[in-house]
Amino acid sequence: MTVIGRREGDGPALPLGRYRARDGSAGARVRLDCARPHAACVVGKRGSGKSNTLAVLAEGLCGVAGAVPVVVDPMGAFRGLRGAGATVREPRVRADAIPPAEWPGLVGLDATTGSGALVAAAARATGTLAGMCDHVAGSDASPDTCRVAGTRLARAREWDVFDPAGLAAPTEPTVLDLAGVPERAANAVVRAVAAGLYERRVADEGPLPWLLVDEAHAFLGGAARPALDRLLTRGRAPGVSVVLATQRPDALPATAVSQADLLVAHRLTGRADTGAVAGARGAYVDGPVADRIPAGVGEALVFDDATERAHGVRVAERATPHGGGAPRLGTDGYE
Ligand SMILES: Nc1ncnc2c1ncn2[C@@H]1O[C@H](COP(=O)(O)OP(=O)(O)OP(=O)(O)O)[C@@H](O)[C@H]1O
Repeated sequence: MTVIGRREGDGPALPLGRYRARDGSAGARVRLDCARPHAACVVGKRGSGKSNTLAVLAEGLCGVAGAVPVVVDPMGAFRGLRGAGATVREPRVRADAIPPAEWPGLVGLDATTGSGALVAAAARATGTLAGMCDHVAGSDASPDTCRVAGTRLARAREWDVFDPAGLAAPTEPTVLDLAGVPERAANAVVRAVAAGLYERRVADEGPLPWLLVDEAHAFLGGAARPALDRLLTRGRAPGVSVVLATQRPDALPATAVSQADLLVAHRLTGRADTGAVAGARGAYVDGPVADRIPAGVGEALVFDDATERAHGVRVAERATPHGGGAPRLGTDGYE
């Protein structure tokens, strides 16, 4: 059986689907290596099957000893993973998981303004959001500066994602249910969890995590970005895998595409999109990449840097129910 993502050796592998011949017929079963850490990007148009692909990987990982899937679920589409043994959580994280210098940006303030500087100072002074609010209230800055900073922090409290006893690095299969959570707040959660997973593995503790991020574009432009970048560039050495799924390949930083060792391309819109995403990996196929990406829902061309090959695959249908229908990330009240 083909195992994508490794050149040789054995060890655990995740069921992915079946080979898809050029004429569209289904062939042998295909699995994806999970014996080593990977960084993967999953791209494709809306409705092309990206979430299903993430769910299939997460389901497989739920059954692998020593591996732990952590799914970032902005739309409530992965709640069904309960059926595979995952815990679905409305996540809370510690306020001090966000570096003080990033607090102004997180609450929509420019760090160079008085109110932005006050928010950063509050974060430096204390590790909790309640403490930050107190710090601002007791500050001798101008009333206007205190009012703006205080209002922003009060809104951040309404997000209800900060808690001194918050989650840092799940050690069991977990779905982070962020449906309806404001995008800035969801970024804070992803930032904290991505950093927590990395730091725990750097300390050589805990199982090997796979952070699976749906709608990744929402996190690549926000506070989660530095932590995701670190996982992409340095996560594999300590054993952290990351999978980013997005319908906006243009939102993927160049590092994401170049650092990934696996690229799963579902149906894309334009030839430009397709060529840009594949980049140098275009050499893995004969002829134009655009002609090789299958058009059917759930079908994909999987580029594997380990073998420098691309595989046409029909991804299996997820076994757990799709838990969608929930709202997308909410608004944060700042815009
Ligand atoms: N491999 C597959 N086999 C069978 N059905 C699939 C497969 N992949 C996706 N589907 C079905 O197609 C629909 C869209 O799939 P999915 O939600 O995974 O797409 P998506 O690319 O994540 O969409 P969006 O960009 O809106 O998040 C769903 O109803 C799903 O069940």
